[in-house]
Amino acid sequence: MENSILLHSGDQFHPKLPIFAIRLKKLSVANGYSREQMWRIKRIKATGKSSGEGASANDSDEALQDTIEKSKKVLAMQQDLLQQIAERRKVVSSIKSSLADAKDTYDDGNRSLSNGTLPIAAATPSTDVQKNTPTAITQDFVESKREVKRDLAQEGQLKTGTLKAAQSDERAPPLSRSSITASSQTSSTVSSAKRMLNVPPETSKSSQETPLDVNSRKSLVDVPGKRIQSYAPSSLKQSSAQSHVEQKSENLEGSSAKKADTETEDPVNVDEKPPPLAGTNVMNIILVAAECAPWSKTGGLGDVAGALPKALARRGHRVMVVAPRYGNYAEPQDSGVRKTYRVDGQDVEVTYFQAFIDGVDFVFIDSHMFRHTENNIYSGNYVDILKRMVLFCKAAIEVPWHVPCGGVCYGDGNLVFIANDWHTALLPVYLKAYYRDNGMMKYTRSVLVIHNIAHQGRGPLEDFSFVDLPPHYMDPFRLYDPVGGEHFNIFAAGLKTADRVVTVSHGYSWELKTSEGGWGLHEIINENDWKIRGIVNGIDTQEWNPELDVHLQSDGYVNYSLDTLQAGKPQCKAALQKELGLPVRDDVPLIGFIGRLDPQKGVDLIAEAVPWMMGQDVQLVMLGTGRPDLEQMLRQFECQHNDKIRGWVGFSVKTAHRITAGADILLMPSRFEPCGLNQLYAMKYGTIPVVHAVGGLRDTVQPFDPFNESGLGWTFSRAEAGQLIHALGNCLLTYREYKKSWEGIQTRGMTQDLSWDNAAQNYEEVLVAAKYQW
Ligand SMILES: Nc1ncnc2c1ncn2[C@@H]1O[C@H](COP(=O)(O)OP(=O)(O)O[C@H]2O[C@H](CO)[C@@H](O)[C@H](O)[C@H]2O)[C@@H](O)[C@H]1O
Repeated sequence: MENSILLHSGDQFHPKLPIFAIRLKKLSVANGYSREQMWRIKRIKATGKSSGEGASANDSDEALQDTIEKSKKVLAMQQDLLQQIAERRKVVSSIKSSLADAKDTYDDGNRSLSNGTLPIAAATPSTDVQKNTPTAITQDFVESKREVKRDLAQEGQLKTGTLKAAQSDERAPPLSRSSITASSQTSSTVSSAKRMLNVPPETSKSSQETPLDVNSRKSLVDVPGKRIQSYAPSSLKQSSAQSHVEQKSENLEGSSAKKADTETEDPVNVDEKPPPLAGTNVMNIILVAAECAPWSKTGGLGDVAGALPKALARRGHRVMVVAPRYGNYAEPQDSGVRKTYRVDGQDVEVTYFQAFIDGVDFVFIDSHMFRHTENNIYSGNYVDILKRMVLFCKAAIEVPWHVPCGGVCYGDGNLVFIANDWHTALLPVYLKAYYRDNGMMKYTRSVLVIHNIAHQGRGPLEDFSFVDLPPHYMDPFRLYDPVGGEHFNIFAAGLKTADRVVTVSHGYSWELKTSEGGWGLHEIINENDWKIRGIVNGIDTQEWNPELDVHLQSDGYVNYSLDTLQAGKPQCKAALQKELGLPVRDDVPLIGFIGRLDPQKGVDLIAEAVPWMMGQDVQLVMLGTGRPDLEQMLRQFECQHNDKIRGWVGFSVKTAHRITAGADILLMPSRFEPCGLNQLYAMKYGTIPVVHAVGGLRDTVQPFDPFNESGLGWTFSRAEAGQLIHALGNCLLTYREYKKSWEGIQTRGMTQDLSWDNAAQNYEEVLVAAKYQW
């Protein structure tokens, strides 16, 4: 009794008993007893009495019995848990060794994965198993799949002899463009992999599927639903399973748990790679865009679609890009999968081509509707483009079901689509109307990115018939504005329906809410403000890097870095002057412009400033395509000022790179600019931007401050020729008179981290927010 009072007074231990108390605590934790239970046991053992005042000997026996029973149960639970851990480790080992076998099989030239090398149980762990699977094991499984995918790709690369260095780690720097290869999968591989994964058999080529035919689709979906859970469980489940295990593990702290750990230690885990940067946020991500560089590009959208996914993959996500196949691209191979979708009352067949490059699955949708439009991917009128995009969005949304990448379909669990601009704004609507409204793709989310709100997919209300949706879906498309009156608007519907919306800079996300910047959609933007976020684009630092630039390796151009800037850049400038037929002079400032010839880009402001410029000792080169009158204007400038101006009408990636390297100054007087990539490229090449401080230009070009020697270029606040002239005048003065300041601006620009890695992290936050949104 005395001991009891001394020791147990609301955790106030007697000062003489701390060691005993600590030992008691350790023992209790190790055995899964509460400290109080332990104390009771010890005391009963010592005194033969229970602590309950006035309790009988029988009571104490019962209490002891009770406690012993409980402890037995706890021990049994521990055993059970240890058993489970051991079994799951075995499963993981067996998956890994099976995958290694599978790889060997491939290396031997036998392309079949269906010979039982990958146990079905391992490839498709049941939902029950999954429920209790610790995250690490699930993670292992995902990693294993990645390894297979990588192996397949590498194998393809080795076979085609184009692999320069095996990509041993997905988080390693991406391979150079020259290492682009296809993941070659024969249709037999595809079908065997599907069998392996319980993927429903291909519907026959003649089968006609329309996404509206929900009943017929249902049977198809039920199976993928299970399959999805098998290899990409929703992380909600994952986290609850995780916490369940963690809770149990707490009881295992101490020696027994440690023993269990060593007993069940799996040798394959010893040299495990560090976890992905994305950690537990790892997701399946499918970016869907109407263009994707380097295969198709008319502007910045193509650049983003080609680069952002690689950065997301570097963070550990499984990432796919889906784009139309406008031409016969070299790398992607026919996956053998064929589907039919209904467009404007016609059944249109699509085929899926794929390649695995720099850690990303690229899937190209082939159809007669896209073919041979390579040179003008937005050819035809708005209805023609709309029909193509209806087909594209319908087909893209089912890619995760039908197209095995590296032998394994993505499935629709833990999946987020990233749609881009109006062309793919139908995707969030289809995801909801065809699937989620019907209980399918429950864990799939969509994020819509606004690259340019000025293009919206507007038409008369009757155009609703083209998008093939139930009548009650008319409302999200209906928009009234003073310019268009009541009309059909695809971007409007996408913005309302997407789970989250991203735009490409903070400045632009603010401008979109104004009547000037929202182009009629500002009210919708304001209403959906809670789900909109501005994320500044990054740049592809492999593609746009003066040290690596493949377009600077001939014709007198040279690669250069910050260290070799003072020699390399003048050499590129001389090469550019020579190539353009301009006087080769180092002392004359060479001003560049690259962009779509569109009122957006402020070409008219340059035109107004040309007479002033021609009074200066400068050279001007403008590269662009677009509105015919603006193209004509460029030609005219060149004719009028042949010794100083070159107007290059056309789309030439090589010339864009060379101008970026050879010019001293880049003009971007855009009237609005959601982000702008050329100013970012320019800064990376030591070329100083002079920009209208709007949207992303304001976010990325801090004005030069001569007093503090800070800043990255020159800005002007209103889109007026006078302001452009003023800013350009100061820039020229610094170029001529203040070389040190000029070099300082160049250095600051070149040493910025403009990579996609920061942006990818921000995108990840948006994707996670979408994932947990119901
Ligand atoms: N004639 C030509 N020849 C060769 N290359 C040419 C070219 N004309 C343009 N380009 C290239 O196309 C890209 C243009 O990208 P921008 O971001 O500057 O503009 P764009 O308005 O198309 O993109 C929209 O989407 C992007 C991406 O989000 C936003 O940055 C931007 O603000 C928004 O308007 C650059 O890579 C540029 O070099």
